[in-house]
Amino acid sequence: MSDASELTLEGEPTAAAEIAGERITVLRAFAADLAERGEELGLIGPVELPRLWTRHLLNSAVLAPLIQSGARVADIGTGGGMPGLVLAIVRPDAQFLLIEPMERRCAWLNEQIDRLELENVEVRRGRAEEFHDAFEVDQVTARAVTALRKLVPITAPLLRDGGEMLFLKGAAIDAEIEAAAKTLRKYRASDVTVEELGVGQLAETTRVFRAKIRSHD
Ligand SMILES: C[S@@+](CC[C@H](N)C(=O)[O-])C[C@H]1O[C@@H](n2cnc3c(N)ncnc32)[C@H](O)[C@@H]1O
Repeated sequence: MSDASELTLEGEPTAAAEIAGERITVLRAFAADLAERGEELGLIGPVELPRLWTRHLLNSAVLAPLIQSGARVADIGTGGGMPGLVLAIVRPDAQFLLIEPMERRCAWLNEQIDRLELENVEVRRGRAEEFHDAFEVDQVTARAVTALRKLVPITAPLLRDGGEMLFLKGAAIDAEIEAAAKTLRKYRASDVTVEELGVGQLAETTRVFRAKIRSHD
């Protein structure tokens, strides 16, 4: 077993500046604090430092081109900041709501928002289900929260009619879609696609599940 104290932070991949553009300095400031305090605060696992950029920061940032300009976006279960806080950093032209039930994670997110002087993002403490009547956002994002079959019912009611789901998913996404077929029909999902992001940019590409929710009445 490796000694986590010996693990060093992954060097910044060259694609980072390409993906984050002029926001790279803010993303670097977030990366530095997450690397320094993330494990102690229980935000990242003890072996994540050597892949912090690839597996976490850039894995989130590659979603940025799919965020509509001026959109109101809710990120569910933001945890240490992925993908919602990273997206708020690289897309200052959209408005983000980070919905997270754990108090300590919300405190961390609020601290980063103040420290990085982000004006386009707010944290709401609670489970997504608690906000079903509170918002009608244009897009909803999530990573590593729950299986699609459960994620659709907790996020669809946060979307406006015609709003879009963007979920970062692993290699088993096709099986997840199959298991969620009935649920996707119930919530009248349309334009369902899976796209591979980061091709030609990242050593590890990632998959995004995309769907529009025509009506959730
Ligand atoms: C495995 S962590 C993933 C954190 C982050 N999205 C990431 O990819 O690093 C799952 C997060 O989802 C949150 N969560 C679980 N159920 C939720 C719900 N119903 N609504 C909102 N957040 C939820 C947990 O508190 C936790 O922070």
